[in-house]
Amino acid sequence: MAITRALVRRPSPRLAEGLLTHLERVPVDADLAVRQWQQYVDALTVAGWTTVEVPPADDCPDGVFVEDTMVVYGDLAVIARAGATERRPEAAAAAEAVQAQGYRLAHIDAPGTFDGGDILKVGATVYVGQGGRTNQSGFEQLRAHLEPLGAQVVPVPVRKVLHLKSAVTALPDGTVIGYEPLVDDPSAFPSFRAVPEEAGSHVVLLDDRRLLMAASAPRSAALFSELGYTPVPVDITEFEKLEGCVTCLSVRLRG
Ligand SMILES: CN(C)C(=N)NCCC[C@H](N)C(=O)O
Repeated sequence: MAITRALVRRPSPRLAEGLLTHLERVPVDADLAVRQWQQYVDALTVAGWTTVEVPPADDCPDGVFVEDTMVVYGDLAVIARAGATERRPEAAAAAEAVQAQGYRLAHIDAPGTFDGGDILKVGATVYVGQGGRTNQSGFEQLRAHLEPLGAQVVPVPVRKVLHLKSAVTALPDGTVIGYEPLVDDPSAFPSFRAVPEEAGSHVVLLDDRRLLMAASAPRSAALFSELGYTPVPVDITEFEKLEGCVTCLSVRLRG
């Protein structure tokens, strides 16, 4: 697998003020969050990735969830127009960072909105979650940008969780995984496997075998081990309190 670089962005001191949609606010330990973020970055580095830091956005509580600022496909980065207006200032520096990595840029115009967390790529299929932060215009503009590059862009409903990737991600063989009570329509995916925990729905593919995932999903980790994968657990409790997961903390650039 040719994944080599990942954009990351260190947490804002205002992380605890991050947006919440489905969870109640609970205290967030900002120092612990920085340590957990560093461990996440270290896990990528140990697995052979080069991490590229997007300049911090200290005034943006949710800036650490850098995945939401874009989707990359081929040599193109489509820069998000965030569904939550508070998050729109996050995109500019992320766009500059990805352009500096050699990507062409495209933008989403008003009234379109999309968040990178609503995009799940499985091979040439790009699933786009609709119902939350990504609207119909955002979906149509994404499709217009990505289909000429060979992508098949498919809408899927997202009503029970914040983003599509809050509900589902995919294993290296293309099987979509999710915690079934929170997946609106498992039949939207040609191959779906249920996992026993919500946090087990989220994996970052470090390579063809290793899966970066939250330490809070041990039973899902055991399932992945049985399937022949190697789970690499990281503690991300402080980000989970803000509806974040392992995917949100980076943008993976496929070399
Ligand atoms: C896949 N996920 C969940 C993400 N890509 N992003 C999480 C953003 C959380 C933030 N508090 C918010 O509400 O925007």
